[in-house]
Amino acid sequence: MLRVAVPNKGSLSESAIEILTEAGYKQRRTTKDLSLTDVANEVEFYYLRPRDIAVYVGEGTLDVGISGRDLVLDSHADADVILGLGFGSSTFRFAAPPGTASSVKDLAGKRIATSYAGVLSDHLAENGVDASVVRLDGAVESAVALGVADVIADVVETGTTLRQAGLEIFGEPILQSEAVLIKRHGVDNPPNGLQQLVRRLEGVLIARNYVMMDYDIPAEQIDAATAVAAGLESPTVSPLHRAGWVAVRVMVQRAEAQRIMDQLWEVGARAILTTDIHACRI
Ligand SMILES: Nc1ncnc2c1ncn2[C@@H]1O[C@H](COP(=O)(O)OP(=O)(O)OP(=O)(O)O)[C@@H](O)[C@H]1O
Ligand SMILES: O=P(O)(O)OC[C@H]1O[C@H](OP(=O)(O)OP(=O)(O)O)[C@H](O)[C@@H]1O
Ligand SMILES: [Mg+2]
Repeated sequence: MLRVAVPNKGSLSESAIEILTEAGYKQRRTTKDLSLTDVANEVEFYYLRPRDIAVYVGEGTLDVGISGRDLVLDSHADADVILGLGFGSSTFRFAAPPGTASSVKDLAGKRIATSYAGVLSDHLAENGVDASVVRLDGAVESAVALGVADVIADVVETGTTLRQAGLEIFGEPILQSEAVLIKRHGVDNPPNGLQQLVRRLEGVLIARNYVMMDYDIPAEQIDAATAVAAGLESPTVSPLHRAGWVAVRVMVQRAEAQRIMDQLWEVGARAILTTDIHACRI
């Protein structure tokens, strides 16, 4: 059976369970369940802290897992990213009271509080900066006001917590993160069921990010229309009863749909419809 680690709490947990459910897997009923066996799909799910998931997968105790890209890098676990999952996005950044520093180069000799000591130490080393790292478990934004650090390096999503603490972001982003599916580095023979899991998750991501677009267009305009929307592989073109016209079906990115509809209209398309994709295998 494929053994899969799923975040049990925190920012990634709910969305991870949602994407697995959408992909057709059974998930635990209560937050007290530590594991669940999906007999029909031959998969065992283990509910663990996302920070620990990289360790279990890196050591090969579990086959694959969902964690944050930042947590995987922070753990220095022997794990590779298979697939970005499009949720749990965050940026990892420096912040301090205004006027403290403007780039990583200004941090020599400073005390920097973080709960991502691995990522921070790697970044300081890459930039040749010698600073002291203060490891905290959370609520890192309070470290400056409470006097244990001069600067913080933390996850920023909306920036609300930083503003409330009177801190300002400075310097380049240290890291962009999102939830990722990971496997142990160097595993050549993927366990049974892994390819199915990946295909299903990819299918959910496509269904979430794309819509199906149908339109009618004069046949001589088809090249202009496919230049606007080329589809994932190639648009489907079918004859219409009306002479000289064709019906076209093409997948387009959801975020681009309105712009593409305007442009198709401009090149002569009519009866342009978009519909949601419920599920797919590409
Ligand atoms: N607003 C956010 N706060 C913290 N982590 C976030 C946020 N948005 C996305 N993430 C991502 O979620 C992962 C951290 O999840 P984790 O469960 O360890 O911490 P958490 O959500 O802060 O939970 P808790 O603090 O309750 O333990 C990281 O990959 C991080 O980039
Ligand atoms: O930019 P924002 O939208 O404000 O989100 C970022 C904040 O959210 C997280 O804190 P969390 O609530 O997880 O508490 P913690 O610091 O104790 O982990 C993170 O550590 C930041 O503090
Ligand atoms: Mg937190």
